[in-house]
Amino acid sequence: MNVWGVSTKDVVRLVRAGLIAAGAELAGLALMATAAWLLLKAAEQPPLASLTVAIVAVRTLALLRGGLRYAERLAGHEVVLRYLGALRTRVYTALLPHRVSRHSGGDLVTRLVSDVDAVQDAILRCLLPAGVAAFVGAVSTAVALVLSPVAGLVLAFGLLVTGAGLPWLCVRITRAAAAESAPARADLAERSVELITGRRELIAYGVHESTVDAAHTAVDALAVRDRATANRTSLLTATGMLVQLLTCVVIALTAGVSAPLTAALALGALAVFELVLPLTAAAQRWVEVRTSAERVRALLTEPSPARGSAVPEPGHLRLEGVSVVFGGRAPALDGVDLDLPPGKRVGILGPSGAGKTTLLNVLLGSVAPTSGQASLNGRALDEYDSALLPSVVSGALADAHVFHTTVRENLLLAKPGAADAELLAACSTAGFDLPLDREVGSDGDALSGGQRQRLILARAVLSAPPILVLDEPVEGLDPEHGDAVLADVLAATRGTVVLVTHRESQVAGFDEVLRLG
Ligand SMILES: Nc1ncnc2c1ncn2[C@@H]1O[C@H](COP(=O)(O)OP(=O)(O)OP(=O)(O)O)[C@@H](O)[C@H]1O
Repeated sequence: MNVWGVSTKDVVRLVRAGLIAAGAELAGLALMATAAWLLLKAAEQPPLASLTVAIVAVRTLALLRGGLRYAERLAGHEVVLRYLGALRTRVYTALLPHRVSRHSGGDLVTRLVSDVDAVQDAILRCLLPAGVAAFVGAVSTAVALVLSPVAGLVLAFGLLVTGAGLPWLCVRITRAAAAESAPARADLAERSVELITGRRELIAYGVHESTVDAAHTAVDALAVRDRATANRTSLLTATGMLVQLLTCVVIALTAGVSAPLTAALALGALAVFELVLPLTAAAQRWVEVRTSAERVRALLTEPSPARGSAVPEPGHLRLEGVSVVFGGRAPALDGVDLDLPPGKRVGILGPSGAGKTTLLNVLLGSVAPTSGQASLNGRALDEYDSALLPSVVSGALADAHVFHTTVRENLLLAKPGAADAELLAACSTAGFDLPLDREVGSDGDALSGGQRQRLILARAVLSAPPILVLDEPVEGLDPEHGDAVLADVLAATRGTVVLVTHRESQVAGFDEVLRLG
């Protein structure tokens, strides 16, 4: 299977970009060598006619190098941006089926943005330069071997040391350093998240200063390690430059050809090294991008959970002997039966941790039973298209997301195109009285806890699904106000209702009350 989705066209485009880049570099190299030859030859004061070809070549090569460099930038970026656009879509599509269960928000962003960007670096900063350097290095060595076998051998040796030996050492050093500092980096990341998200609590309990100090210590320790690694890799870069210099000097001393040709060989060699020297830094970047590329590959090769395609219709929802076990712990739900014909109202009661929210998640199809069956109209819930299931079963859950926009936009999610009057009617039923144009902040930060809850409730009222599930929808309100809001919501609801609550009085008059725990 072609995990990376690289088409033949992509390969052709990449090779084309590589060849143009190699052409630009070879033109630069030839320019340097010809100019060096021309200068020394001119010093011998030969007839001008014997220099004409070289003079024209210098001008042509200078123009050619500029033109090809420009074309190479265009071709290289075109292939990479085109490919990355497609890759990002594939990563997004692969992430979707796992979004609820597997990855945190930060992890999703990292996979979608940074990891895919790293693949761009792998192509533009590592693979392409390495390919071009190998090609140009081979061509220049071949030319040098023809002009002076000794110079050719010296150049080949120097290029191998700089283009292969030093990058290999750099990979080893960087890998070892990354492995050594990984626990310290993870520790620092954890401390940083604690400092940001738990700042208020750390201050309240008087440990903010000490936590900041501990984070500083972790940063300092990491900085010391990073400096040590940077020193070692800088030493490799310096070694590369030394090899470059020595190669040129040895070529100049041992080439055994005329002075102008020796100058051309030595300066040409100097120019080839300019292409090969950056490979040490590219090798360092390669180590970093490999981790990201591995993550992208793991995601693309991960089998997607089976996804149903049946179209759900309103009707009879049923749980039969449903158990849910999270990661080898005690069951969150244990053999629950629940029969929900159209129009039935069921209250779910139980102490904290009894599995009430888990039960609602099973009804919504977002948690699959570990054993037993959850079915709609006789078909297992996972046979239905999960994107369509909310049109039949949805409601107000405590962890529902509130989008960083206005009240109106948040409500319109539930019923796109609804008129303001309809939105206001739903708000009034849910006891939510803020203006529709009010910005609610990131995840409802600019609302009080109770307002946030009622906005979520208003959204549920507006969507009016045939089966409405409500998870302690008025828990944050004072009991009297909460009861009144709930009574209004229930009065406005025609279909099936499943209400999770801690207050027995709220389910008085319901068709069934299920006690968990
Ligand atoms: N995603 C999850 N991963 C692991 N354990 C979970 C997960 N969701 C719930 N649990 C565990 O399952 C049990 C039931 O949780 P659930 O949220 O359903 O209880 P609850 O009755 O709704 O509690 P509360 O009234 O406090 O909201 C708890 O022990 C909880 O720790």
